[in-house]
Amino acid sequence: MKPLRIVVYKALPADVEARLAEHAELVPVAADALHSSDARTADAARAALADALADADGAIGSSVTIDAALLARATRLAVLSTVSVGVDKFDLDDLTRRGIVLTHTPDVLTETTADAVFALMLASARRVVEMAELIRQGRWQASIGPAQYGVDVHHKTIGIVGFGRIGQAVARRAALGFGMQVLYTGPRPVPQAESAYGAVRVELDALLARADFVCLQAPLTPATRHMIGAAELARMKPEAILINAGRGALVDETALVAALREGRIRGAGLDVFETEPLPGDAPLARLPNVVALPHIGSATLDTRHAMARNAADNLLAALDGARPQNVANPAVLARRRPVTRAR
Ligand SMILES: NC(=O)C1=CN([C@@H]2O[C@H](COP(=O)(O)OP(=O)(O)OC[C@H]3O[C@@H](n4cnc5c(N)ncnc54)[C@H](OP(=O)(O)O)[C@@H]3O)[C@@H](O)[C@H]2O)C=CC1
Ligand SMILES: O=CC(=O)O
Repeated sequence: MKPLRIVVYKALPADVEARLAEHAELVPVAADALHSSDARTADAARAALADALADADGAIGSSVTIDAALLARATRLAVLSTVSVGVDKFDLDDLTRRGIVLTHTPDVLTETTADAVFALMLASARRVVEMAELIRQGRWQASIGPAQYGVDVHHKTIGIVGFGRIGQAVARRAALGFGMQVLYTGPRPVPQAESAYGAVRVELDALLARADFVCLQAPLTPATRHMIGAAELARMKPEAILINAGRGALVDETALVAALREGRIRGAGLDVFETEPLPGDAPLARLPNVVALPHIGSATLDTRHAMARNAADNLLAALDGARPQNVANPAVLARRRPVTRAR
């Protein structure tokens, strides 16, 4: 029997790749080239990905927009498994129409990403990167003074926009670890967080006006794109810090740069950007009141391994006709494409 074919468009840990290879022929597509800043290299890699998908039963990877053009010839493709919790690189309705199952990796990265949010909060508030750079550049020649002082995190007010798995894990750290008042906004109340962490649900405008730290942890959807623009930034306190570990496009970056340059907010801690990788000459890479990280929210050895394992399990379950643990478009299950092994 001819094996199933799985397109692999991200480097995977060796044990995860070996597990997939027990069940299917793996078709690697150069992941780095897909993200090349050289348009011809990236276009060639996309063409190679489209060719590979045209003859595949499943695919696993992350950070690549899988659009209708890439799927046009993928008539056999039954499952896409993204090694991420975010599914903004996919058109879920289109996948459902095509009968393609999309799986993702929630939960396994929740605590690690919440840690990263706190790293950004602490680094931004206490100016950790800027002060470390002072030493690296040999510029620590006297005790630092008020011009270098930071602001406290403990006992301040945090406003969390997107109060799901990660947002609530941030709230737990904030309330129980740092004695912070927790405000949140989102489509529905979360009573268990209200009783466990004293969290208070408010409208976005009230959150922006009251929070010392505004933390974005909502998914990127048409409704959340640029949900923080000039008007929202203007509502924030001048001493407030914006933290974004959700998706870059939640924020209008042009408006953010203006607010940061003009000192209308104190600073920003950013793990995500509208364009990734963020070009080195982009204003957000250069402003002194920004701590910018290269999308490392879930990037620990343990968690990235757990995500890859989870993505592989999801993929194999779907190819086996079972219900995977984490399906992002459950409506597809009633009309999924059959997986038939070619003989
Ligand atoms: N920087 C990084 O490396 C990482 C980034 N992420 C990002 O974090 C996001 C959240 O992950 P996770 O917590 O697991 O996801 P969840 O689905 O558990 O949480 C997202 C929450 O946002 C809410 N939400 C949806 N729309 C809005 C809105 N307009 N305003 C406020 N809240 C809204 C959702 O509500 P409802 O469920 O009711 O729709 C849900 O409660 C991911 O989608 C991803 O983009 C995740 C991991 C790592
Ligand atoms: O950004 C990371 C994710 O898992 O989503």
